[in-house]
Order: sequence, then C-alpha cells, then structure tokens
Amino acid sequence: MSLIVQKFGGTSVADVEKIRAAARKAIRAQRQGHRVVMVVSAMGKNTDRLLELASDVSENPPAREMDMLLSTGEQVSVALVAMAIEALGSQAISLTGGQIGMQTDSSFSKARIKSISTERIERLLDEGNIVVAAGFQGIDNDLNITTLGRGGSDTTAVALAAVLKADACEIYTDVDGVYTTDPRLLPEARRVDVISYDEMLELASLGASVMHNRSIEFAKKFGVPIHVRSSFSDTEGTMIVAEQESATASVCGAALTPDEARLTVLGVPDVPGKSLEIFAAIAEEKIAVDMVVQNVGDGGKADISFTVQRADLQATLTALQPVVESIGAAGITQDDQVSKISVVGANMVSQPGVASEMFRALAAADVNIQMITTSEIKISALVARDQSSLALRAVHEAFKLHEKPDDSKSWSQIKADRDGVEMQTLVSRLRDDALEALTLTGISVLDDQARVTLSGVPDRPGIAAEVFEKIGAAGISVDMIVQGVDGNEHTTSISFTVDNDQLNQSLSVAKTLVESYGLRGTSGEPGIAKVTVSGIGLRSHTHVATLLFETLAASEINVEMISTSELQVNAVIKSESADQAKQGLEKVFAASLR
Ligand SMILES: Nc1ncnc2c1ncn2[C@@H]1O[C@H](COP(=O)(O)OP(=O)(O)O)[C@@H](O)[C@H]1O
Ligand SMILES: N[C@@H](CC(=O)OP(=O)(O)O)C(=O)O
Repeated sequence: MSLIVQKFGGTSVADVEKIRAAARKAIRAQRQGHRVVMVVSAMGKNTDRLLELASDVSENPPAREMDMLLSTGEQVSVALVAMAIEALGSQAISLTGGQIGMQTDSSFSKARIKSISTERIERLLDEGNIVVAAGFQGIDNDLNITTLGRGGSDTTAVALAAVLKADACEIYTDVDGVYTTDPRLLPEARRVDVISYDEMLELASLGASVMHNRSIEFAKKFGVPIHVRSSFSDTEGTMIVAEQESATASVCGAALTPDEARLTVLGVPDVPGKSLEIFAAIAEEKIAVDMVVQNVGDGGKADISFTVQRADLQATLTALQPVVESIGAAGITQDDQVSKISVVGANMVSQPGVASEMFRALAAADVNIQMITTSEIKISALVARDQSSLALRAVHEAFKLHEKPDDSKSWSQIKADRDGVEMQTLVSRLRDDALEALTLTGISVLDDQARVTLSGVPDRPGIAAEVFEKIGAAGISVDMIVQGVDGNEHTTSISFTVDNDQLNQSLSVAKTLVESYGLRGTSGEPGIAKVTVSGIGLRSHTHVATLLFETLAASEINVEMISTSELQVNAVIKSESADQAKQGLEKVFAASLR
C-alpha cells in the first residue's frame, strides 16, 4: 500500500474552514487507498504572535524557553486537524515531534535532525489512522523540546517522507507551485512544472520562502521527489527533482532577500588567519554569513565586507567587537538598508555572459550595485533596499523568466524518464543517525588561474555591466567575480578570475577601462588557484567556511577571494599552495566526504 506525506503550512490551516479542507484532502487520499501522514504547521501567523509575546515578556528570552513556547503553535493545529478528521468520519491521531521520535541536536531554534523512529507511526498507520504530525519541532537527548528554524515544517515533512520511504511528499501551500520569483512581489512570475534540487536549494536560501532550504538539502541527499501544490485546488503543481526544466535557459529563477545588512571590517592586517578570526567569531553564534568580499587595499591592509540577515546585525556586531580589537583592525562600518537580488540557474556553468546580462539589466533600471558575488549556479548583487523591487522586476524581465523556455520539460515527461527508478533504491543511502549531518561531495582545485582587480571603481550604476561586457567582447571567460567596498568613500573594487593565459589580454582591456572611467588602477596576479569544497547545504552548515579558513591559515596560506553558496565554498589562493591546501582540506573534512 502506498504512503503519502502531506504537509500543510500555516496559511493552509489558518482557520476552521481551512482545517476542514486539509482534513478532507487527507481523507480523500486515504479513501483512494493510500496510507497518509500529515505534517502540520501552526495556524496562520501564530508563530509570529508567540514571538511577539515572548519579546513583550523579555528582551532576551532563553533559547530553550523560546522553543518550548513556539512548539505550542503546532500542538494546537495537529489536535484540531485530528479532531476535524474524526468529525468527518475518519480515524486520526495527532503526535508531537517528541512522539514521532524526531531526535535533534540541542541547538535551540536551529536544531538539526539526528534520527527519526518510525515504529509508532507505522503501527498507527497499520491500525487505519491518518497520522497528524507536528511540524517544525523535535526533542534533544535530554527530552528538551527543540525547533528546526522558521519554516521548518517542510523539513519535517521531507525527512518523514525519506525515513518512511514514502511514495510522494506533497507540500500544500497558498500558491500552486514554485514560481520564477515570488508571485506576491511580481505578478508576471511564471509557475514552473519542474525545478532541480540544486536550483531550489539556492532559491530557497536566497529568499524563495515557498520551501525551507534544509528540506531541499534533505530531499537531494535522499532523492525524495517533492510536489509543491495548492491547498485550495486540485491542480498539479511543481515537482522538485534532480532534473531541470530546461537544458538551455541560463536562469531558472530570481529571488530577493529584502532584509540584509552589510558589514565591513576596515584595515584588517593582510596576513593569514585574520579573516578566520572574524568568521569564526560569527560562526560561533551560528549566524550565516553571505556575500563575503575581501579587498586588498593599500599598505598590506584588507577590507573585508560581508552580509548577514538584518535580524542578525546586532548579534554579529556584538560577536565582532572583541575581534576587531584583537586583530588590530581599524573599525567596522555597516549599512542595514540593503537587499540582495540573485539569479539562479544550473545551466549558467556552461554559458558565458550571464553576469553581464544581469548587471546590464540593473544598470538600465538605474540601480547601483554595491556588492557582487558569484558562484557556479548563482549571481548575487547587493542593492539599496528602496530599489529592490525595481531591481527584481528588471532582472526577471531581462532573462524573460515570464516565458516558458522552448525546450522546457513538463513533470509528466520527467516522470516517464524516471520510471524504473525505485524509491527503495533512492533511499537506500538512508542512515538512521545524523540525518542532517554535513555531506560533502568533493574537494577540487582549479589551477592555472589569474586574478584581475580594478580599484577605485565609482559607486554608480552601469560600471559593472560595462566592465564585463568589454571583457566578454574580448572573448575572455570570467569565472569568479567579487565586488565590494574598498575602504574609500564612494568607490568599490571589482576582482575576477580568468585563465592564466588570458591575463595579459584581460589587463589590456582593464587598462582601457581605467582610462575611460578614471579608475584608480588595475592590477593582475598570475599563478593562482581556486580551491572548492562542494556539498549540500554548505551555507546552513556555517562551520564549513570556518574550517576552510582555519585549515588554510594553519598552513600560512592567504585567502585572496572568497565566494560561498549552498553548493560550494570557494577560496582563491596562490597556485604554489594548492596541493597543500587540498591535502589539508581532505584530511579535515574526511568524515563528511562521501
Ligand atoms: N519562487 C516562489 N514561488 C512560489 N512562492 C514563493 C516564491 N518565493 C516566495 N514565495 C512565497 O511563498 C509563500 C508560501 O510560503 P509560506 O507563506 O511559508 O507558506 P506555508 O504557510 O504554506 O508554509 C507564497 O505565498 C509566496 O508568496
Ligand atoms: N510555524 C513555523 C514552522 C513552519 O514551517 O511554518 P509554515 O509551514 O507556515 O512556513 C513557522 O512559522 O516558522
């Protein structure tokens, strides 16, 4: 008998009528012959209300008590859903996270799943029940209640689908699938039939709140296909699987992270280990750092800029205060009125010019880019918050995301391709502990690279577009790009990597740019290498970047450029140190490498 996991988010159980509608969906699936496990979130905005209550009582509520409080939201809804099912004539039983055996670590508010016991659920299903499980919560070794982080019910659902070897994992929500960008922000956004795990993972962590990013890490790791669909209709939605919608479209989606903050640590002595101290202090607080840009300035001092979520700004500043003094940095500047616009696409890897297309779209909309970072399947630009909607629309239009690509595959086509792939085989890798542990897929070195830096780039719209259009027109292919504050007022610096044998040509293009825009200068460095740690969900595993820095610093290797994404952490170093770096990293990450 097949098993279906159906997850209903807060908006889908917001009132009594919606609770009944969710109950009817589950009952119908059961009557069609499926065993049904429901995962339910807190009603409507209840979690937000609980958060407000806590902040009314205490400025700094203990993390353990916060999880105790937040978990009650889900407890209310599972009981009501089970009652609704009973009232409609079927049999149901509600279970808390602890009762479904959802074991987590003890990181309150960000707990990671270690194991799930399935016996009780299986027994209750065998007895003919619809099992209604509370999303978002678990228990640690000491029976303390933990929560998985905002939006965490998706992760509960996908994890349950994996361990129960479910035939389907359906995420019911208030949109009828995954769109090319948030349809609430941009009505012209298009619903896609299919999106790949990698693309959804990046989009989810960049602002596409329709899915919790860790649920996609889970799905990718254990090959669980996810069906995102509407609670309010029966139409098919979007399948999240290993395949992409199109084999040619460079970009599959755009996302906006509205509430970001930029911090710059000024005048950091440019010697190995200093950036490590900065990021280790932040990682200690489990704050995810994003868009890291390091610019080597004058006199052997570097300015290190990065972004964190705006809500994490104060905690980041507190963590950094002692470090700034101990490493002898000049100070910190910050801006909390910034947003991040990103485009994502698995085909970007093989297509040049995607970055300049994005920069041109922003320039045409008169949007200034404050920072840039790229990784293999995404490009992010930091812009002023009050220009973020304009920027999102410009980028969405430039990549024609509202139009279906000619070669786009529908779910039914992909389903046909997948026939014969046994769910049992897909989950055969399932281990019963440390389910959410870090999984790395490789450590690699791209050698024979060169770095080109343009400094004193005026902080106004259009320059990044010009730079990369000219470089592209000269037939030079650019790999990593970073742009960020360079310690001087109203200027930034742009660095990028190219193949070693294209360095001279790149420098001559750079010189023409220096002249035509009155830049401060350009410099190039041959003989560098990019070291990449690849895996799943690397940004939520904040210690990966720290360990990378730590390992390189221990061997006195200086990091010149950094970029991070959900799938990779990249560091640009001198070629001569590449072998040593790779060996060191393989040793440090041995336990996580598959
Ligand atoms: N790319 C996207 N595709 C679809 N929805 C998106 C996207 N990005 C953001 N969203 C937003 O996600 C919302 C659904 O997520 P959420 O409110 O957390 O639902 P739930 O309560 O069901 O978990 C949608 O209403 C939509 O505004
Ligand atoms: N109730 C929790 C968990 C959750 O996943 O909710 P939703 O499915 O409504 O995003 C939250 O608001 O974060």
